[in-house]
Amino acid sequence: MKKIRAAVVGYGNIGKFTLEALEAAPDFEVAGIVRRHGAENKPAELADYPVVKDIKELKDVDVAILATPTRSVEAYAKEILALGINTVDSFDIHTQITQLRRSLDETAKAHNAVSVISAGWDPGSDSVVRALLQAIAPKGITYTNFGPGRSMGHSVAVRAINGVKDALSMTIPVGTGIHRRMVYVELEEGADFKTVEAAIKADPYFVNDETHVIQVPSVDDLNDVGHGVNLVRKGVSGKTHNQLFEFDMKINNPALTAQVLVCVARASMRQQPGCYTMIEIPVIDLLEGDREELIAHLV
Ligand SMILES: NC(=O)C1=CN([C@@H]2O[C@H](COP(=O)(O)OP(=O)(O)OC[C@H]3O[C@@H](n4cnc5c(N)ncnc54)[C@H](OP(=O)(O)O)[C@@H]3O)[C@@H](O)[C@H]2O)C=CC1
Ligand SMILES: N[C@@H](CCCC(=O)C(=O)O)C(=O)O
Repeated sequence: MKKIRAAVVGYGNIGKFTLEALEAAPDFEVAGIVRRHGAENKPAELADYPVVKDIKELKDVDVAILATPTRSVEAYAKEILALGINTVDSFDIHTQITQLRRSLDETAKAHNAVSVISAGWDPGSDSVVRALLQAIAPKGITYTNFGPGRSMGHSVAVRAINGVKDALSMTIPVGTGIHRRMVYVELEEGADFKTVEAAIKADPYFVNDETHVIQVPSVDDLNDVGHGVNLVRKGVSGKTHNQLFEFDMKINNPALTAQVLVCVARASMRQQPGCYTMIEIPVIDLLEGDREELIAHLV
């Protein structure tokens, strides 16, 4: 059976784990890696792969896995969809997902391609859990409690601020879906802490949460990419109250995000042209293997 040829776009935390997840998937082959500086300073583990600046330099790419900062996703996706190549990403600014979906839907349909957006673990696999729990208890309240753990998206947003050399944003659960942000920053020489602190607190990633910014000499000394979620829904099935559901996981954040991206890249090959979020995709399309065997085993 022909393997799905995937390119990894951006080789940071998620990009590295995406390559590993592709290497471990029996139905994929790596078409190459797209990096801003191409093959310059090529890491040893990429020796066997083409590393290029532009995806057009790669052969027969079916799907591009965007492992870039969330704020760069739309630009990369539009350019790649216009080549007729599917894209998947883990865009995680929750308030902008419907807007991104509309924008990429138009591009994807115009070029006969598929885009699956916001496909990490949250948004992503947690979104599927939330949807399922809402279906089986339509009235009620769901609380998504993260961490404690490192938010990659928040850390990326801080690293993009002028004067920040490195950053770690820890998400601390306060309860009932409320979080405190503990942000550890290592500054560039001469950077002003107060200016950086104000910029972080004003960023849409942080503006609605209690946020503390702490200057440290080395972020690397604190770094731990562990994270997790405790997702609880209490609600009503039919007319019966007090149905209580709980989904809990402790995870390596980039490894899980990468695995979700890879299974969604597989599913992208089975959709009609357009842009989708994970809750719009049949769960079986995420899985490798014979459809009837999967049904026999899982249903
Ligand atoms: N939905 C979810 O559950 C999750 C989503 N995410 C999302 O994944 C995104 C990536 O996280 P992470 O891998 O830690 O980020 P990194 O900064 O480690 O990696 C991003 C990579 O993208 C490339 N890149 C392209 N354009 C830019 C740019 N303008 N600035 C900086 N880098 C750029 C770089 O690779 P190169 O040098 O090779 O070009 C860079 O290393 C986050 O923004 C986050 O929102 C993460 C975890 C969970
Ligand atoms: N999008 C997150 C994953 C979900 C956890 C989260 O949103 C948070 O810690 O705030 C991330 O980038 O790590």
